Amino acid sequence: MLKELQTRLATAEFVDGRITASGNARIVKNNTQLAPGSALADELGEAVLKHLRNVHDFVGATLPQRVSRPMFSAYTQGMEYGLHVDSGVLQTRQGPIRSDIAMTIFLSPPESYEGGELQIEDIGLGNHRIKLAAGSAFAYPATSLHRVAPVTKGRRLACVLWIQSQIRDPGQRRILADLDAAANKLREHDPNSQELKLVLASYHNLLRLWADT
Ligand SMILES: O=C(O)CCC(=O)C(=O)O
Ligand SMILES: [Fe+2]
Repeated sequence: MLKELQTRLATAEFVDGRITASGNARIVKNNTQLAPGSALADELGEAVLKHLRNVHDFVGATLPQRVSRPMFSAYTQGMEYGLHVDSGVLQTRQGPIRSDIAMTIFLSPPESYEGGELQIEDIGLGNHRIKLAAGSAFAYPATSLHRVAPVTKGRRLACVLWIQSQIRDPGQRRILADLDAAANKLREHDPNSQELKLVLASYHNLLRLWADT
């Protein structure tokens, strides 16, 4: 899947990324993107979404209710995306999506470009500089101010998308993700244990209390 994305994106045509930014984000955005709605963006976006539906950590940590069409971006030397906050509600072809969680899937090997870190400034989470292996993803609360540092060499390809979670509150999401992880560990150990049943009961009862449907 990663190889296929890298190969298809290597020769694809990218357009000015400002077309999908509004307000302040538009002023600080300086990158290129696959034209949203183009056949290639749709095809690759669908492939990413199909893949993500089966990634247990993604589903467990984000509890997706709606996921935006992925965007594919390329930053070459001198490009960056200055400090911004993402729109709270995205208007998409599938209707409005509340952006609870933002996610970047890194598509270029980190040694193939310089700069281009995803920098997150969050009161709760603190400051982070993220640059991951190709194929690895980082999801963070879309409430955070963040930026993509200037690329000083090479080309940074990434796929970005937003998730409306069934659980709007990040603290509640965290509790459910921890219980889910605990249930998985218990299941490995003994799928019939009383402990597993109790953790699953708490997980589902909290989900029932908190979930938007
Ligand atoms: O490319 C990234 O890592 C994040 C891009 C971003 O912040 C955005 O598209 O809003
Ligand atoms: Fe952003």
